[in-house]
Parts: sequence; C-alpha cells; structure tokens
Amino acid sequence: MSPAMAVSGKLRNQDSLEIQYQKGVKNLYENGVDHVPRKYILPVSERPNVINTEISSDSQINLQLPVIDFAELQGCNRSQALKSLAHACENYGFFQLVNHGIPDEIVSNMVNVSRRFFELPLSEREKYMSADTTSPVRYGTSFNQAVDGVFCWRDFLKLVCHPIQDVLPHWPSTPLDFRQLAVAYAEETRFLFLMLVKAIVESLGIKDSSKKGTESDKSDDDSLLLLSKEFENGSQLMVVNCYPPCPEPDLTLGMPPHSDYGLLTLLLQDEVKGLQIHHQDRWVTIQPVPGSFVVNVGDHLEIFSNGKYKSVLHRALVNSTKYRISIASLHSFPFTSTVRPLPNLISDESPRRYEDTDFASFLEYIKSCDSRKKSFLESRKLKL
Ligand SMILES: O=C(O)CCC(=O)C(=O)O
Ligand SMILES: [Fe+2]
Repeated sequence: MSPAMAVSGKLRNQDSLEIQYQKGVKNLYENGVDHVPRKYILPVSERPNVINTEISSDSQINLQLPVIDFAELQGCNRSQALKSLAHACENYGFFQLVNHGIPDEIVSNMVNVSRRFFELPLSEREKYMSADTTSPVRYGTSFNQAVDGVFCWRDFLKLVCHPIQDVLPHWPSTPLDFRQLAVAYAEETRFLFLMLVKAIVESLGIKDSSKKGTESDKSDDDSLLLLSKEFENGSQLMVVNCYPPCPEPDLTLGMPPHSDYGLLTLLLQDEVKGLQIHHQDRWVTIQPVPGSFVVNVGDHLEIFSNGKYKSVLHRALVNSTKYRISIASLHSFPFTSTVRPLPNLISDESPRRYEDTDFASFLEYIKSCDSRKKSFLESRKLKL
C-alpha cells in the first residue's frame, strides 16, 4: 500500500470513530466499549481524582448542603428562612430544597419517562439531534459536541419550556406520554421557581409593601412590580442528563466544571450520586436526598445581586456500574432581557461589579467556546 493510501485509510477510520462519538455515549456503552476512547480522556490535571494544592479532590468528600424548607419559607417562619436562604446563596451558591410541595408522582413520572426516552432506539432519539442551540428541542452528547476538544460522558435532551404552547409541538412524541408528563413537571418547577425567586429578591433587601407590617418605599414597589413581570415571562429550559456506566470513570467526567447561566437551577438527581460542587477550594460530592431538589445560583443571579450571591462551579462524575439520570430546570429572565445588577445594591461602598449582558452574547460565547474553557461570568466582570 502506498503511503498516501495508508493515510487516507487511517483518516477514514478516524472519520468513522468521530461519527460513533457524535452518536453519544449510551450508544458506545451499549456497543460494549471496555475502555474510554482517547476522545474522552481528560488531561491528567483535569481528571476527577487529581489531588493538587489548588483543587484537592478526593472525590468522596461529602458535603451537607444548607437545607431550605420551602414550607417554612411560605409560612410563618419566613423571615428566619429568608436569612438561611441568603446565607446559603452567599456562602455555598447551592442549597437543598425540602418540602417543595411538588407531588411525588409528578416527579417520579418525569424521571421515569426520561428513562424510557433514553431507552428508545437511537434512530428514534436521533430525530431530535440538532446543531441549532436555539431549537425548542435538542438531543445531543458531551457539552457542546460541535466544538468540544475532549468529549464528556453524557447524552442529553434539552427542552425549551416557555412559552409552552409554542414549543410543545416540537417535543418528543415518543414515549407517547412524554409530553403530558414533562409538561406537568415543567409547570410545577416553573411555579416553584417563581416562589423561590420572589424570596430571593426579598432576601436581597427589596421589600414588598403589599405584605402587611413591612415598610417599603415607592421605588422598591416599582422595581418589584417590573421584576415580577419579567420573572413571570421568564425563560425556562429543561435539561435531562443521561450518564451511562463508564468503563474507566477516573479518566473522564459526565459534565466538566461549569456554572449555570440563569438565575436559578432546580436540579433533580436520581439515587445515584455524581454531582460535585467546588466549595472552599476543593471538589465535594452532594449526596442525593430523596424527595428534594438541589437548587443553585446561576450567573444571572450573581450579576443581578452584584456579586453577593455566588454562581458556583460544579461538575458531574460518572461511575462504572450504574446509569444516572439528572434533570436540571434552568430559569431566568426572558431571552430578550438585559441582565444587570439591581440598582438598589449599587452604592459607593459597593460599586457595580458586572457589565450588562444579554442572552444573545451568552449564546455566541457558548457556541464558540470549548466547554473546558468556558467562563462567561468572568468575561462580564468589571475591573475595579
Ligand atoms: O448531573 C448533574 O448532577 C449536574 C447537571 C448540571 O450541572 C446541569 O445540567 O447543568
Ligand atoms: Fe449545571
């Protein structure tokens, strides 16, 4: 064989591997892969169990997140619950939400129908693959499969959830009950988000004068009204993450370190652990707590709170034996809004710390950026 032919043969081989990788990790796993292909192997310094002085990670250090009781937040213990909420958002960027009021059946139906979606033949799931990041439904793999240098061990289904009547006809039509169960879940998480974000605003010191016994001035009332409208029309994205077992989980990640772009993310984990957050310079594992949500501050809330609340890096580990499903509901302002620090939080002592930003620049940034180098929030920070 001539050298030229040898090269083209090798290229063809490479090509077919690339095609395999684009089909996702569930497909790889089901085809009996017994090692992690090079495409998924992280540089040594970025692997999950690396210990160094900056980020020490014994992947099994567990962290108990602050617990926020939603029933207390909505009831007579609101002022104490608001203090706990503020403390969690400032010091952890994450909290565990219990007594959230969403019926168990709605949650378990959503997990169940997500599992059934990922069990469909690839030919069925593939129908929803799209490179268009604005599409109302998008099935895919890795983080951003068009540009990721190293792939991560995750397949996903992303559903835009608002306005529901516009997007619903695009959602998967199989399993047959998918739309009905996913809509019920999306509506419940939207309501929960609205209640939580109002509490967040109050915890930042903006008072609602319609509540008896609280003092507030006219400018607070006006900004509160405008904000409520924005939240009610806010964007909502649901991301169903599927992490199949991985033959060498120490070499790769299910999701690389990232922060979420929105105001709040409501994350549902199944019983398999995998979520880690970066807390006090190390990676710590968040144990799944049945019946609860893990809620985290996103980039937009860090900007909105002028840096008071923290959008914290997190990542997902994989394991060699169990499938893991997580469902993230990302909530924020409408796609057309500009995100900026709340004027009430800017003063001489606390100057503005972030530039205005919008969804369009965020999407441009994400589209062009390898996920391992993503830090949109950093790009919005003003040099003080
Ligand atoms: O699967 C997890 O635990 C993390 C998911 C996540 O961070 C996300 O979807 O943004
Ligand atoms: Fe995330």
